[in-house]
Amino acid sequence: MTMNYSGGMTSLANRGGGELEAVWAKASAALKSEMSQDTFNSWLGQAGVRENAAGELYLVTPTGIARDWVRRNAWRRVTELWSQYDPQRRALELRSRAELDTAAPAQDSAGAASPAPAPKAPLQALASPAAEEAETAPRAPGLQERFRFDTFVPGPANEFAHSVAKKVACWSDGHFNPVVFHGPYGFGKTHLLNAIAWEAMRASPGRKVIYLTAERFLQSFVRAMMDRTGPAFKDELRAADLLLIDDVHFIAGKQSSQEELYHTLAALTQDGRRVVFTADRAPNDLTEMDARLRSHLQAGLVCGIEPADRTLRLGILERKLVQLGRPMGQPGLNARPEVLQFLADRFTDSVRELEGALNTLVARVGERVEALNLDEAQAILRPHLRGAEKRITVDDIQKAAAEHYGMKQADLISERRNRAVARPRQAAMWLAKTLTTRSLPDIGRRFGGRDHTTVLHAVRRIEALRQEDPQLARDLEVLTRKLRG
Ligand SMILES: Nc1ncnc2c1ncn2[C@@H]1O[C@H](COP(=O)(O)OP(=O)(O)OP(=O)(O)O)[C@@H](O)[C@H]1O
Repeated sequence: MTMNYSGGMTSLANRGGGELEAVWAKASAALKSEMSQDTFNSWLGQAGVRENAAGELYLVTPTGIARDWVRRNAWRRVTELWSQYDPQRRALELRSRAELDTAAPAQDSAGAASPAPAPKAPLQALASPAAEEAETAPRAPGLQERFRFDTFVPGPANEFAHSVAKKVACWSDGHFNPVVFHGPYGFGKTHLLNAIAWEAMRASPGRKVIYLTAERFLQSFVRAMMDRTGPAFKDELRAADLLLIDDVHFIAGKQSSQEELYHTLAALTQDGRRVVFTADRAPNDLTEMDARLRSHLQAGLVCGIEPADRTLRLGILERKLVQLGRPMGQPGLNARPEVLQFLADRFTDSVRELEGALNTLVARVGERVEALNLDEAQAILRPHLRGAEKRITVDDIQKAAAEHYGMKQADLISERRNRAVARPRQAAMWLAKTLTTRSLPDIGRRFGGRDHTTVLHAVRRIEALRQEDPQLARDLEVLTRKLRG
């Protein structure tokens, strides 16, 4: 099994990578058969084994939360299986990806040094100073300092786009031209485009990189027409070795700007120069866009970015905590797992919103975010949660419990009686009784047609257990808060 969350992991030398993969494939096949497939996928599905330059082996999880879960619930079995299948019986340690990145920030997967230092060469945006003057410019116009590859967290939702972006950034040959990244708002398109620009300038300071938003393109184009500096505008753009245009959908329907962009694109691609766009939809769906321009976009390499899944949202939060810690002189901040899980479950509409929630907590309490409990975090974020109060249904409860316990909703309703399923089912019944106004028979019906006495037994059992089992009490608390919002 390969590691999905590859960014930064390649900082470790991969000697004997195929052999390690084969051993891990055997161990993980055994693990998968011993736990439910969903549980495996939730916590170990994106883990991989890596070896560092000193020959030490690590099982690497995409997030610290996954690492903690594996340590608590599966580590002993993982190491048993590892030594059973590894002919050399080497020791295996457990790390999260962020831990390893902090320990060994050496090379990124494109083989370039990381993190990229501030580029010496300028980003030549429109109306920027001449190259020689801009050489000394401290910041590249239009680019955001923090949007780099080392701050971008890859995951299944964006890994194709991420790997294409890295290839474009290192000027590697053989790629489609143009490249179009598309996806819903707030899931990293601008971040990737900025990261390409920073890395491309670092890798090849002599080449000309132009980054601009479609809005800026439009404004500059209109101004150039009014000032009669149209030819200079065209020349400037057509001198780019790499042209990056963000939010190209913005110029759909703006006839003369589209035409200009079409001619620029045609001129650059004919000449073998690179062009990269982002859009909020796939080129096919940019129906208001000029047909010629649209067909040029469709002919390129079209990479979709999907909304981040829960594991990726957790990974982004952990990475963001590291970033937020730096100005405070800390190698990284931490937060309690239940707080991070709450954020990841509650702020799902965009990564921008998720980051905003974490920023709010850190802005309010600074380093004390590490000690913040769920109650306090929710109190701080209450204004952001307002309006989200909703009626809780048994279906909501089943879905949340299934996700929390790493199983399918169907398992909760099924006939299966083994404890791994029975306890979460009882917890879900307790939540249904506590958080809804449904009667016991009604709840029983929604849990696969069970009798009301079964529900009553479950409610009493959970009520008793939560007094003596702190893990169960925490699970119920997390689920209740998540469902209540
Ligand atoms: N995979 C990721 N890793 C780290 N940060 C991310 C990731 N995805 C999104 N973000 C962060 O989320 C925020 C929003 O991302 P970005 O601005 O790139 O979104 P976008 O898709 O361009 O949205 P829009 O269409 O509104 O321009 C940024 O702060 C960005 O750093």
